[in-house]
Amino acid sequence: MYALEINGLAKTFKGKKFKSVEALKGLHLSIERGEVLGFLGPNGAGKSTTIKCLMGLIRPSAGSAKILGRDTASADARKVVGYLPENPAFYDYLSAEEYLRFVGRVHQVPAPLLAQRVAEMLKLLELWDARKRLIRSYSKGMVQRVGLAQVLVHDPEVYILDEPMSGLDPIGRALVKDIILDLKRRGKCVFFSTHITDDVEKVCDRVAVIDKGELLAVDRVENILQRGVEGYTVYVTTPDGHSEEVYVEKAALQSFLQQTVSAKQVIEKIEPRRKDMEAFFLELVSK
Ligand SMILES: Nc1ncnc2c1ncn2[C@@H]1O[C@H](COP(=O)(O)OP(=O)(O)OP(=O)(O)O)[C@@H](O)[C@H]1O
Repeated sequence: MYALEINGLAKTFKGKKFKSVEALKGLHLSIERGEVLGFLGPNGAGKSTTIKCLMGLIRPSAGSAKILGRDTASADARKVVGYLPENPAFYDYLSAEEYLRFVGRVHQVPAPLLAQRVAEMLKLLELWDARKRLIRSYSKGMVQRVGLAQVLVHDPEVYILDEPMSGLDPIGRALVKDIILDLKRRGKCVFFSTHITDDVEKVCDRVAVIDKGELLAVDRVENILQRGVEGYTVYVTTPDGHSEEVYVEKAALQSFLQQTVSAKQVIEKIEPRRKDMEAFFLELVSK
């Protein structure tokens, strides 16, 4: 059984005044437990629409999806998911501590465990000092951190996160990356949308690229990066002690290394030069 399974998901927004928008055109995608999948796409690609369908917030025009074998149209599926919306808005007149307790109770976390989990999450997301303040007094980044804390507090199996790094400073972004990697180590499934290729490169096992409601590619991140290798920078030291840096085309590496060894040069380091995830993404989307 897959952690998350999407079968032919389609969504057309029907407008009266405006033209209909075919936001999703039949998506198929499966994700395993212990896997982190980055859902990468430009603005308006259909990322949030997919996520809203998965969370039962909007009804797909066709197709279906399952979370741990439970149909996403049923409330059952939502019990096993932690969901972070794109622009989270919480009860302004609750404090972060009260709100996390509320979320835990909704998910029927037993009281002693809940008190412990709430404290852990407040500390993890650096909200401990502000825990008694009303959420309405929080900055944008703090609200995003509350969003992440409420995703984690009931320790679900599957995580659906709509742009989890959005609105966070570099320290916050690094923290979110660590949290996602920790979830993966604990065998959880994480599906997160983003338009930032670096986030995908750093934490994802696989990436699914979406544009105009269609999946353009689904592949392992390491495969994409490996395929993108165009050549190598080789750092050598010559017999008279000079350091040199030479760019070598991919196909010429073998013979270059043989020549270097026979010239009694020392190879200090070999670094691949590759097209990164951003180049891959831009190439796909501009097609
Ligand atoms: N309620 C709606 N009514 C009509 N069109 C909609 C509605 N919601 C989304 N759309 C359209 O569906 C398409 C996909 O939108 P969606 O919000 O899923 O994109 P996204 O990939 O999440 O973009 P972003 O990165 O900008 O958040 C867009 O063309 C958008 O205008």
